[in-house]
Amino acid sequence: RVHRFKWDVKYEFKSPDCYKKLAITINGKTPGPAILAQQGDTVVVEVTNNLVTENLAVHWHGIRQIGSPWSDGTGSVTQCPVLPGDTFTYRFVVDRPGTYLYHAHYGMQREAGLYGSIQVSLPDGMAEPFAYDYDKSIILSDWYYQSTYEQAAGLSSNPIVWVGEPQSLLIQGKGKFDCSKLAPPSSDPSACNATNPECSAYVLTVVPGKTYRLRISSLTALSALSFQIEGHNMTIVEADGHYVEPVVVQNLFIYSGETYSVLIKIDQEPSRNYWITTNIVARNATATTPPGLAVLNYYPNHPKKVPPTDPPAGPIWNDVAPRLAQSQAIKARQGYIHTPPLESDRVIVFLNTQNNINGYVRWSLNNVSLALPQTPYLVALKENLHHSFDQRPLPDQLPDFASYDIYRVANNTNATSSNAIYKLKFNTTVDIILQNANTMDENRSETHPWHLHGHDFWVLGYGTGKFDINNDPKKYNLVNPIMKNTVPLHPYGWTALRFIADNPGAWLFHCHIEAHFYMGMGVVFEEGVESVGKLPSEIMGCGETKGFKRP
Ligand SMILES: O=C1O[C@H]([C@@H](O)CO)C(O)=C1O
Repeated sequence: RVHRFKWDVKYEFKSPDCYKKLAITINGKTPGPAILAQQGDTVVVEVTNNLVTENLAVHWHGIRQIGSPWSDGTGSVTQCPVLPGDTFTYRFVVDRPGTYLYHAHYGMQREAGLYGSIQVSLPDGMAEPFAYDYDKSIILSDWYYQSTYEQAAGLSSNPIVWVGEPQSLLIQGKGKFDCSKLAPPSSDPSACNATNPECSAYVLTVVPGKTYRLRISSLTALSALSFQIEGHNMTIVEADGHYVEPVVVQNLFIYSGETYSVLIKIDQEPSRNYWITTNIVARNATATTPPGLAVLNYYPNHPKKVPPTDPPAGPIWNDVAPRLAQSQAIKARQGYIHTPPLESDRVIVFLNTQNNINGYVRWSLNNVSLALPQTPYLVALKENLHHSFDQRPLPDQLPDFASYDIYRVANNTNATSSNAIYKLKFNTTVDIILQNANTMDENRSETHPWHLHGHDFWVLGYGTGKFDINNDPKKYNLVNPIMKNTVPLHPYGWTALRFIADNPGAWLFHCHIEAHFYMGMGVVFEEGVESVGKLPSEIMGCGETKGFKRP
């Protein structure tokens, strides 16, 4: 089956948290329309860029794009951006059931509101390994009042103007800013209006006695979140499109780019409603960003009936232990385990550091900060445009990794910006060790959600402190590791991944924090590009590919 969509993407004034601001909408909405399909279906999305003064690219997050690497929608990597007024057609197969996402992938556009969910159901006659009565999808995000332009200009200024914590948290596109906190005078009463129905809380109406599958995903620009439903435990059953051994939690920790399915039983006192809350963890936003609130409405109570209790407070922001414990607790589900290869062909240890490069704050991997080129890598590689990016190989490990002190303020004076890439031998098994470190501030190490395009990886382990190349691999879980496309790197910790380089194309691997990727926190992998089919001319037209585009 083929699902066809026509999307009109433009800027509109929206008030998702009562404050009026320009947002990027799809057919008038943010979040955009959910894509519902069945395993094996083809999705065709004709995207028209009506942003007028801004380029665009749309990424299908978690979809591997096997045989269609040019449809990955990553600006500078798999395509030239779609120009204002142009229409670009994405066409791809959703080859696995589960919960996925889509979002803008050009500059920092995602945080302006261009995002939505992709739900892929099983083929007819096949059943999930768990039972539920209803299926609902909730996307969490954070929301800033500054435009992406102001933020981008601040990040690339010297001295840096950091984006700071978001003004609001949104649950399925809805939040509530306290308009009285706005600096007076506001001459326009519509600038922030608490009674605007656009910012009435998201309500999830549920029927007592039933079981719900909630597909919870996060597309925050910055924030790591904890998500909770007052009085209800959540049983995690799916993560990034893979079934997991059920894990019961009260707080679901979720990082930008991750998707989870949780089951909840509607088994509490039925005469009232309950709070759904989300709050920031891993960064101190207690003074700046109020928790996001939504309502679990027990039918037939009125959806506007306010829960009689205070919203449950989330866990404290700076306690890493429960977050690490939850990461470690999630394992592949019995009966659905894809066993990883027991050995790898190549090990790349990525030291994550914040650096000062020529006076600018940047993020680097092994002292290299990614500077995106004009010409998309996929085209450059396939068409042998050798001058469009630095052809020198990048290091699999820093020479001084063994002696590097991850607890000291980073002082990597030899860090540079580069557009060089990692070339992987086709069909080989690659291990990636993400190693966290101190930032340029004393006693500070941040949480980074790492997302890989074009593949799922096995998560072989998480640890605290410095990765021990000789001993830590002996503790890898090679029995039932979960497969994911996005994984957290915890403060002062390491995360070990394994994947098979079996998808011909050019694939981005990056921190899913908008500002951090903008500041260079990513790498590009190439594998088997010679076996990619003829590239569509629609992805060309920029940089050195100008002559390749035929009308
Ligand atoms: O990349 C970042 O920069 C700031 C700060 O370290 C410098 O202002 C911050 O909190 C980040 O996550």
